[in-house]
Amino acid sequence: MSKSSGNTDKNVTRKVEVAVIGAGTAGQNAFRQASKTVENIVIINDGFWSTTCIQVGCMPSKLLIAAADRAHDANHSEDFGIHTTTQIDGKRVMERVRDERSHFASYIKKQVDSWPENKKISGRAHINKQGLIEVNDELIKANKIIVATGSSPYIPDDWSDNLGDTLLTSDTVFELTDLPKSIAVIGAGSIGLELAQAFKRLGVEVTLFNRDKRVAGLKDDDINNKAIVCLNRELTMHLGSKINNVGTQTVEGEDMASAFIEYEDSAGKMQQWQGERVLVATGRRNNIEQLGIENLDVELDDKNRPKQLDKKTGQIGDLDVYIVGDANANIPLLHVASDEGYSAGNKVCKNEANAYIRPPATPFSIVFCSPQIVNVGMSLPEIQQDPELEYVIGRVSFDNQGRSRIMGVNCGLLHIYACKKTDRVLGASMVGPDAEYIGHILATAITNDISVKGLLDTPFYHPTILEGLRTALRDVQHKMEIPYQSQDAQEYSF
Ligand SMILES: Cc1cc2nc3c(=O)[nH]c(=O)nc-3n(C[C@H](O)[C@H](O)[C@H](O)COP(=O)(O)OP(=O)(O)OC[C@H]3O[C@@H](n4cnc5c(N)ncnc54)[C@H](O)[C@@H]3O)c2cc1C
Ligand SMILES: NC(=O)c1ccc[n+]([C@@H]2O[C@H](COP(=O)([O-])OP(=O)(O)OC[C@H]3O[C@@H](n4cnc5c(N)ncnc54)[C@H](O)[C@@H]3O)[C@@H](O)[C@H]2O)c1
Repeated sequence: MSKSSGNTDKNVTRKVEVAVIGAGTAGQNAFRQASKTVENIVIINDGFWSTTCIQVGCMPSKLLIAAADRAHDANHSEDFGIHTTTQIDGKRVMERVRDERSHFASYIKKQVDSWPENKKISGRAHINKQGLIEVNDELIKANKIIVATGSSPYIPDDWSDNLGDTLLTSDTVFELTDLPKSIAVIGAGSIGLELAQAFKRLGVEVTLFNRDKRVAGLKDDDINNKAIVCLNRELTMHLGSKINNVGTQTVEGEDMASAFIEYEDSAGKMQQWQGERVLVATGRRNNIEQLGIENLDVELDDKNRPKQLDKKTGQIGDLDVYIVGDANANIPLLHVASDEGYSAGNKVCKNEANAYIRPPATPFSIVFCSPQIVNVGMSLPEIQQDPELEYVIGRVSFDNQGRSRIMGVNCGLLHIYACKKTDRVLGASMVGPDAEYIGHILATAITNDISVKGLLDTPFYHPTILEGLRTALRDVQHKMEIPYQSQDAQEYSF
């Protein structure tokens, strides 16, 4: 895939069938699959030969949450008649995060080490005007290019300079050697919510800011409002606030400058926050801007998303260019990066006709705060925009649900959107306990076209939190045009 003339070819240091740029989850998967049949292949990576997921993403964040949940359980057992005194060793908390991260990274290292040295290049790739890949002293001509360059934290203008060493992002927060005394978290998306709550549970003074009155980008107002109620029990949140200025100031007697945030609260009143650290979690941007992708005739929209992306294979139009994982800014989640890398790797295989191309996954996301927040399938606004889709909303509250109450985790709400006529689940949104499992069941139902009846014919063990799912499904079938069961949606089964 190059536009090079015979002239520039003279400087080419390698000619390859396939070049993979970026060795995160998507790139490694693509390389592994393509290598099954393509001998002349190279993978180029800038930075650590691990993955964002392991180094600064899914795994360290869940490790921090795991410690936080232990602390929370210990600190909230009085109701059960258990009295404890907890002492949180911040240094050990952060040490375990990094120790376990190294453990996960060692698997990847073993695999990457097994790849031939001449197929791996460490360095930052750039695609030049001739469509050739420049990296270190190499100029590579590739017939097919898989771009898997991932994404990076977005930091609003001037904030880096103004906040200096007090600024943290998900790229740096897991390097802390101890817990801070206080932290402001800006952004109530997945990263902000997960980390704000984890730090709070670990005894850090946490204040969470978000510019709109939404958490986790929830699109169903009732679920959003419920999530705010549940999260507010623990977290100080300034939703709908506008940050006007951030900076640092020296405090007498303190070694490190403290950070400040000047903001307008949701009532329009000017306020100031002051504390040790600011974690900026205001979204991520795909690493595509500096790559020179336009030199491969790839067109990007105003948000740097490739215009002609085939979501099934990552291919761009009919070019021999594939953009997979976070790099295409389609669905920046781990399982999607993994699937897209796998599909692109298969597509560029010589025996591509026989290659298995995975279908795009049913939309599905989980935020691992407590209670968890889950979205599956179509969102409510998407359904409402389609007049053909006659829908009902099956509902269950977890505030009084049997097992949830037993466990003391009874805050939550599930909405299931289902088609009145086809008896199929279209989507769901939930905040509540065990949402990760309920989400998986609903994703399975949508992916495999299982009817609401089919779901209700499945046994639900008693007493489980999953019985809440059955209550919502019964509510769905009760509201549909084709009810087939007589059980009352609100029936108590104990
Ligand atoms: C804090 C956090 C928590 C998360 N939690 C979850 C979760 O719980 N569940 C979930 O599903 N997802 C989660 N995610 C998202 C998930 O981590 C990403 O979607 C996934 O890791 C993206 O993989 P990738 O292969 O596209 O990119 P990456 O793994 O980032 O790989 C991209 C690679 O390309 C390299 N690169 C970039 N530019 C160039 C260049 N020009 N030349 C050469 N190499 C280059 C980069 O250095 C990097 O090594 C989380 C993310 C974060 C930040
Ligand atoms: N559990 C998971 O699956 C998981 C966990 C973490 C991250 N991720 C992935 O990482 C991606 C990025 O996460 P994220 O939380 O950084 O981004 P996000 O886009 O999900 O959330 C960013 C939040 O910051 C707010 N914001 C933006 N600018 C602001 C400003 N100037 N002032 C105040 N608020 C502002 C936005 O309103 C939004 O609520 C996610 O989209 C997700 O794909 C997934």
